[in-house]
This record gives sequence, C-alpha cells and structure tokens, in this order.
Amino acid sequence: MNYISTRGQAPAQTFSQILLGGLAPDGGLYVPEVYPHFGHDDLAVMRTMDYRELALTVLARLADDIPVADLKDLVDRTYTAATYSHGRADSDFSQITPVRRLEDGLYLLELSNGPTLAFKDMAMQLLGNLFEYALDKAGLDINILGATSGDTGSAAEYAMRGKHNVRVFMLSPLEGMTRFQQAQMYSLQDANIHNLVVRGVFDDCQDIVKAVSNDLEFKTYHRIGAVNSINWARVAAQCIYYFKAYFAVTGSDDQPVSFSVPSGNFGDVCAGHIARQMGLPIAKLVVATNENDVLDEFFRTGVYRPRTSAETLHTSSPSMDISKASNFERFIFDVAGGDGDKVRELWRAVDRGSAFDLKAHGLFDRVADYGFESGKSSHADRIATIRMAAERYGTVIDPHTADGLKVGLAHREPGIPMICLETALPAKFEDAIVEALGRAPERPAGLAELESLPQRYEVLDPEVEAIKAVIVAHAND
Ligand SMILES: Cc1ncc(COP(=O)(O)O)c(C=O)c1O
Ligand SMILES: N[C@@H](CCOP(=O)(O)O)C(=O)O
Repeated sequence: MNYISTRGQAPAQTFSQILLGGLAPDGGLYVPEVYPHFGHDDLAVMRTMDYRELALTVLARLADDIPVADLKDLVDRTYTAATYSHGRADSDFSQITPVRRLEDGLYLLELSNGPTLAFKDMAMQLLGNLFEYALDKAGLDINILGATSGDTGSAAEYAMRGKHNVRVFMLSPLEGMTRFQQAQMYSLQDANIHNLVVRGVFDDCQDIVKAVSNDLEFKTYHRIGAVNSINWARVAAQCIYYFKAYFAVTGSDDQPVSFSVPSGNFGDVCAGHIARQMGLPIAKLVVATNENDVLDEFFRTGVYRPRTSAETLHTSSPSMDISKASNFERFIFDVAGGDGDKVRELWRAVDRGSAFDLKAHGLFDRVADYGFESGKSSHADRIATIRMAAERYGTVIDPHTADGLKVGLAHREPGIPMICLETALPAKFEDAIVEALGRAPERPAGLAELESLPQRYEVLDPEVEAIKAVIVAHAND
C-alpha cells in the first residue's frame, strides 16, 4: 500500500519510506492512498485477539512492506504488561489498554499506564523499536526534531534514550507544563537527548519543527526525523486501541460505540477517525477541547480559525494548549474527497495566519457524514468533573481526561456505550488534583523525588535558525 500527501504534490511512498520523516516534501501530511478495510468476518476474528495480535493485524495492513515476522517481533517486544504497568494497582495490565467500567454504558479507556504516564507511550514505544529496526537495516542514524506541550516529549525521550543511532532534539514551551512534566524530560542525562526550551507556546515549537522539515536540503543533509503525530506511524499505532476498546465493551459487531477524546493536535481523535474508515463500527467521535477551542468552533460552525500564540491560553489541561491542530489536515483531506489542490488552497490561508470557512467551499455538509461531535471544557468544569469522578466512580482522573469525560457525558445516546479516553495519569497534574480533591494524587513507584533531580536543558528564542544551529552542533555526536 502506498501513502500520498494531503497536498497532492509529493510522490507516493511506502510505509517504510515515510517511517522516519514527518511532513511530505510538499508540506502536507502522509495518508494512505486507500484505507484498508476490515469486514464483518475480519472483525469477528479480531474480537478474540489480545492486544499484540490486534496490533499485528492492524499494522500488517498499514505497514505492509515490513515482513510480517519482523513486525510480529517488534509488536511482541513493545506491547508487554511490564511496560504498561505504571497505572492504578487494580488495573488488569495484561490487557495493555484496560477498559474500566464507570457506570452502565460509560467506560474509561486506560491508555496511560506506560513509562511516562500518558497515552503517547502507546505509539511511542513502538516507534522507538521501529526506528531502531529501520535504521539498523539501512545502516543509518537519525536526528529527531520534535515539539511537545508536555507529554510527547517525555514519551519520545523515554522511548529513544540510549539508542545508539538516534539523537532527540525536543522543543518545549517555557511556560505551561507542570513541574512533573518538566522534570520527566529535563532530568534525563542521556547524551543523545537534547531539551530545548522555547520562549513561546507549543504552536511556536510545532511551527519550528515544520519549518525545519520544509527545508528539504537541511532535512536530508542532517537526517531529520519526526516523532510528533505528523508522522503517520504515530497515528497508525494509535488506531489499535480503538479496536481493542470496541471489542472489550461489545458482544457483537452490530453494536456501535462512541468515543470521547480530549483533543489538541487532533492526532488521537484522527486515529479514531481512521479506525472508523477501516470499518470499526463507531457511532460518534466526540472532540473535547479545553479553553483553546479552535476545534470545537470548527465542528459547530465550519470555520477553522487557528489562534495566534498571544491568543493561546495557558490552562490547567496544559498538554491541550494548542491552537493549530496538525492532524486536522488529514481529516479535511478526507472531507474534501482526497482533493489535494483544495487542501493546499485551504492551508495557504492557515499558513498565512488566516482562517477558512468550509461552508464557503461547499464542504461543511460533508463533515456530518463522519459522525463528529464536539464540546469544550473550562477550568471550573474540569475541577468539578475530577471531583465528580472521584465521588461517583471512586476513580481519580487527570484534567485532560476530565475534559473528555465532561464533554462525553453531554453527548451520550441511549443504548450506545460511551468510552472516554484516559490520556494521562493524575500524578502528572498535582496542582489540579489538589484543587479538586484537597489531596495529592498517588505517584507510581520510583517517582517520589522526580522534581528534585538535576535538570539539563537550554532556553532559546523561537527562531528556526537558532534551533538549526543546535542540531548542527550535535548532529554527529
Ligand atoms: C494528556 C493529553 N491529553 C490530550 C492530548 C491531545 O491529544 P491530541 O494532540 O492527539 O489531540 C494531549 C496532547 O496531545 C495530551 O498530552
Ligand atoms: N499534547 C502533545 C502535543 C504534541 O502532540 P503530538 O501528538 O503531535 O505529538 C504533547 O503532550 O506534547
């Protein structure tokens, strides 16, 4: 199967060819030429599978140029109960992504039991192994340039630390991340990890990643790779847990299910959209935003108006403080019927700092065919929801998951289970938990002193050339 660019001007490539890079050379994002499809017979077999078998089944369709035996080895080494066992003591870690029943028809999908306590570990651990496999095979090394608002960074660094053929340059915003999130990243002392703190917000960091990626000469010469969800492999790996959760809460493939997804960069919910395109019977995909509500505004009005850095708010669900959602372009490509020229036209406006109105392009009606709903949550909402979940369900959830639960509850339909994605563990967001519950969240073993460990990072202005200079200085360490 081949992958093409959302902007329609890059040559088709295989999975292995796009694995290490981020953006396509025309500035677009890679998507499958045609989504593979699982029919009723396939779903019936998949229903009996464990996480590793499901992962292999899904990935074998999406990464069909990797020999199945190699893929199986990678999947088996990645998805172990030992790796995904950092969550609540009463979780069933053998499920890798356990589903917790909150009440009849309402579930929490635990995605944050990996080493850095956020859903990013689900894909990033696989990416670490895939990168090593591909680089060893080709005899190459790579310089990963990434942007984080708090969780991608640590997940990537934990997945790549100590790998002999990978260096990581991770951009993070100066303000917003919690002390725990900062310490998770900045306390790593591995020589191949470089934390670059940018005087700006996450979108500034992501813009720099894209600018470097769009400098094709620099990208090629310095072997720049991507771990953000602009990398198709990230989103592909995130599809797996939608299948796993679906089978966990249904008895037959005639039963539709809805998912509520705390959203920022639109990667996680885009994985749900792709799972549905591949045949998973999803009723609604609920996009839950925080006060940075660009995506909610779009699904209500058809207007996509990314905010400026100055307009982007620092909130108590900081990992979602994002105003320019990368993966949204993948969804709009589908809405536009795969018309790369149209996507290019729309993103010309976005890249100029302007907005587009899908109604004016006669395309907004089509969005309804994809079953998205949306809503937003405020600081007061998430504190009340954390409190409610603790009292009613006996479960402490983090502020991002609370945004998802709050919005998900507003979109329940009779007879259709609602699965809310748990995108991080509460330990990462102590202040919000203390405000809601009057007590600190539990910490997984070994992390009690995290914030007092020595830290290593460099602070820089949000300038592409400054970041490039750091990469050049360390690109061959
Ligand atoms: C804890 C947490 N929740 C939700 C999100 C939003 O996910 P996405 O960016 O894939 O929409 C993020 C960041 O991506 C996150 O770190
Ligand atoms: N919320 C993310 C932002 C980056 O998202 P990604 O899924 O594109 O890597 C973070 O925590 O860093």
